[in-house]
Amino acid sequence: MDRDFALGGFGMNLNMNQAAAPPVPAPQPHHPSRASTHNVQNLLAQAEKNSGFLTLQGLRRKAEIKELEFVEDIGHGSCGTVSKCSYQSVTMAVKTMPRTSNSYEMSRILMDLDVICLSFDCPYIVRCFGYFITAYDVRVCMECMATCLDRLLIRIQKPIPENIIGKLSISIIKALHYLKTKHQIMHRDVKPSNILLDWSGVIKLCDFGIAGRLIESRAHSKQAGCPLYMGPERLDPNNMNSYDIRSDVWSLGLTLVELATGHYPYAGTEFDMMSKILNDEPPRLSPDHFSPDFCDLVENCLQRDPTMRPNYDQLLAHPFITHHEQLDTDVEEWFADVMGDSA
Ligand SMILES: Nc1ncnc2c1ncn2[C@@H]1O[C@H](COP(=O)(O)OP(=O)(O)OP(=O)(O)O)[C@@H](O)[C@H]1O
Repeated sequence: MDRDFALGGFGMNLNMNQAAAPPVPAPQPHHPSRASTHNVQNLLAQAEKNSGFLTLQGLRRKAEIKELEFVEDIGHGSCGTVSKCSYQSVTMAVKTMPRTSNSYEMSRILMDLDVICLSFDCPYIVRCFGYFITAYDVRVCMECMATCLDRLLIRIQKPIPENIIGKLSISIIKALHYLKTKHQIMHRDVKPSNILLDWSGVIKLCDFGIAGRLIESRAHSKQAGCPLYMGPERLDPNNMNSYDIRSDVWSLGLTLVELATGHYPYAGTEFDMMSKILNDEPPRLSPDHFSPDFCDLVENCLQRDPTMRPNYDQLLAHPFITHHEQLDTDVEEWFADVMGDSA
């Protein structure tokens, strides 16, 4: 399977005095599987140059894996496991992904690493301290967040209030806008488990394994991701066209409905749910329970026709977003309360 790497991020956050990485060459037409293997080898070699360095409080230092002290497991994803570790009294979330001879799997690992390194200057994307590449695995050392939103929903067993979703939407839209405008990347896997929250109420986007490079603002390769959050245009087997960031806007809309109601909006088997995304009217928020601006934002994001969905500039100018930007909502206090209540 082909990958459309953005590239150039490995190590950028590790030495901010370094000159910017050279411009990324446009991908050449090629046989996908052979070219991917070749690409992956090159990328790995490039990434290995910055392996074994951690940047903490602005200081880049050589580090050894054995200095990472395991604290506890955080969770597992399709690419690896995340655990809480301590390095010289700094707590980190370390994502360990086994190296594999499968070039698609390996490209996911490298893409995740690349995007997180590239995005060191975005406050809405989880920060990377550095990484280790060994003969067996790749370990990415990230700031340790408190939880992701799907776990939070499970834990608190109730919807997230609209004023908290207002703040959360601002962060996620800004993260996606940053990726698009600064790096010409779309995320392609926006969903509650990829949105993280820390104890001070800061909200960040993570998990860039299937992110895609945009060529003339469009993504061309078909990539795996969570189908339940994909827009109808990405699920339609008859649609051979490329797609753009408006597919992520659909995923954002579906995510907001889930957070606001406390449950994923479609029911049935995975096949049933995908059929409903393709054929049914998209979900809406009830005006009896939510503000007109919030209902309108969700309705705009969940348009079947991608060209009818707003882009990020339009979303950032939407009254729901501008209103919540002005509010002084204390996400930290809300989070402490709900975590205390559900303990
Ligand atoms: N920096 C972090 N701080 C705290 N928890 C994290 C961090 N990064 C990931 N996690 C958590 O670790 C778990 C595994 O994350 P990972 O990104 O590997 O997989 P996922 O997103 O759950 O699944 P998939 O990769 O299949 O989409 C998730 O619960 C996620 O919220």
